[in-house]
Amino acid sequence: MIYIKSLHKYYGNKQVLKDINLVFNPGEVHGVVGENGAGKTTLFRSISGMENYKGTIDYTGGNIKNSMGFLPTDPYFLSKITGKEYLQLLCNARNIEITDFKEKNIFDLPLQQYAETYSTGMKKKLALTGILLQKNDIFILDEPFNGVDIHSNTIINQVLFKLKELNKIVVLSSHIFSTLYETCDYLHYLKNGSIVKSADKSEFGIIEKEMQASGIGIKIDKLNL
Ligand SMILES: Nc1ncnc2c1ncn2[C@@H]1O[C@H](COP(=O)(O)OP(=O)(O)OP(=O)(O)O)[C@@H](O)[C@H]1O
Repeated sequence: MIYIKSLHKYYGNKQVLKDINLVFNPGEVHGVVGENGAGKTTLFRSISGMENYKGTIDYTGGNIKNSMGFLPTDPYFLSKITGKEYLQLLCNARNIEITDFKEKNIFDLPLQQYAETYSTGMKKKLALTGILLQKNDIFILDEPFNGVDIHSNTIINQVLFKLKELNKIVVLSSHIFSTLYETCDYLHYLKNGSIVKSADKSEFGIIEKEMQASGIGIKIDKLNL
């Protein structure tokens, strides 16, 4: 279980996260939604231990870093490292032995190719494969569907269902509401750094309407098209 209590995050004088309180249980898939700049990535980086913050993030399963797989929006790879070497590196970090990477290559990636030469979607799929092979208990996925082709989107959906079945904690962000409806048990609407609404599946429509009602029509009118 992950407990986030009174989480505040500042970049200089600018407050980016304001009094975030959330609980993530095993077997739950949580979606975090919000406009660009709402603070989703900052929240994920804070949970992943990549940012300092005020407040507490507790994990009942021990050191959170040893159980977590974090998928960044734009995964970065060292130069001159092949896809296979990258996966090997991640497995080594968790003492996981894999003899045949071909059968683990669910996205059919060119594993002998340098990872830095992969396309955006391929990079995302490689990074996701890596954290899956690590057998983590927690998956923090920043826009896992973004930039990924339709077939792979379907695979990711199936992976998420499997992770839920395996009692993992999954937290993800997406701007595509239809995928969130399908995969998430709970949604949290982050607006200007605050959670303004948390909902279970029965109330996802309310969050979608609230987001749509955030004045976009008025802004477009101001363009005088
Ligand atoms: N390293 C940084 N230094 C200063 N400000 C930052 C830094 N990283 C993020 N911010 C600011 O924090 C706010 C939240 O950014 P964040 O990337 O968390 O938003 P987001 O919800 O993930 O957006 P998006 O949907 O575009 O990915 C933004 O105003 C952003 O400019």
